[in-house]
Amino acid sequence: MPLHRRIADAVLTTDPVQRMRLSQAGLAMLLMAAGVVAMQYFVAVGAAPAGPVHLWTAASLGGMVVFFILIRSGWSRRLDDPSLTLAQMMYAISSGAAAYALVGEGRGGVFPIVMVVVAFGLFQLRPREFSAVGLFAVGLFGVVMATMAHLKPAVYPPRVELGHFLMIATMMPAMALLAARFSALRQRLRQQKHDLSHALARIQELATRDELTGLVNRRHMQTLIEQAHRRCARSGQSFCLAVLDVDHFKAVNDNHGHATGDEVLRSVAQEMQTTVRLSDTLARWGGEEFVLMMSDTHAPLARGGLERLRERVAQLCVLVPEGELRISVSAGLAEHRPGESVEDTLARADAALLEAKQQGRNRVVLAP
Ligand SMILES: Nc1nc2c(ncn2[C@@H]2O[C@H](COP(=O)(O)OP(=O)(O)OP(=O)(O)O)[C@@H](O)[C@H]2O)c(=O)[nH]1
Repeated sequence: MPLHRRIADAVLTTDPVQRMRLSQAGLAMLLMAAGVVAMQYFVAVGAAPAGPVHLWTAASLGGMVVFFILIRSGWSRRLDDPSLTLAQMMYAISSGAAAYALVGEGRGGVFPIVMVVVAFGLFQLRPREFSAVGLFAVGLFGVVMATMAHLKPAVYPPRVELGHFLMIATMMPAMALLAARFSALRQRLRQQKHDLSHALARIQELATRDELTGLVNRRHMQTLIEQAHRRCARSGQSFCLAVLDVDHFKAVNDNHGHATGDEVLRSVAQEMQTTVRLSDTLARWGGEEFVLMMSDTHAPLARGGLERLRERVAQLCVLVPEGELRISVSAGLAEHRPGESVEDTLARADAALLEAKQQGRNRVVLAP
């Protein structure tokens, strides 16, 4: 990893949310540093007193560093606003108001900086919080302007200060209006994101699940078998595939109707799903046919599991309007051979299923 990336990770962490908060605090620190440069300029040209400006510099920059540390250490996580946006804005506005009182004739430069500070809140604060910041700024600057006009009327003429105050007092509500619009936009985006992820989950569900039984569908099962095939080819582990078919299912449909047939399929699927191991995958392959993939196992063990499955289905009583219905399944099992294609393993399992049907159904036959 390049050095600058490693430094950025060390300073800003690798947690994306924390990183965003710290980047913003870093940006605020840079903005404050730009303000410090401007203040030093006014000291150099004799417009501001050196001593108080040094104090102001230490307090302003130091404050921003403290905010950065509070976020970086994770301390701010316990607060409602872990990014400390509101607190940072209030602090920066207070620092701007102090600068306004210090720089005399250069005070016009404070306004654009305050506006940038306020712009930080446009993207994060709720309208009510933003209005609070606006009110705070108008109130604080009002007090500073009135005090300076009173203390140093030659540098801060009252009529000019009144103009400045009116300017800031009209700009803040305008910014608050913008903040409300941004907030509504953010809310809409959040809702859209929520709806989209909901729709995506639903699409995922539709694409991978069988609607009737809730089992993995054929398409997704093919992908899963291919993945298992590749994994086993690498690791040398073995896996088995079984094809299961409900016996005389046509008779269920014919005697009790399609709806009962569907109910039988659902019950059989549910029973089998609760019986198979967590590491096994059961899919509805189509119609009344199911495929079971048993990973990391050999034929004798798989056969035992499959026999258990068959017995559980044979014990199942499906309630139908006419009474109780007994169901059975036949299964063909094949262990995947190294170098064999998945299709060939499935074909062998299919042939074993045919054998099970021919032998009288309700049994498991292992492919040779
Ligand atoms: N209710 C219902 N029936 C289905 C569904 N899919 C397929 N079938 C029916 O399942 C029956 C399958 O019949 P067959 O293939 O003849 O097999 P079987 O009657 O089970 O006989 P064996 O497999 O030989 O024991 C057909 O009647 C299909 O119409 C489904 O989703 N719901």
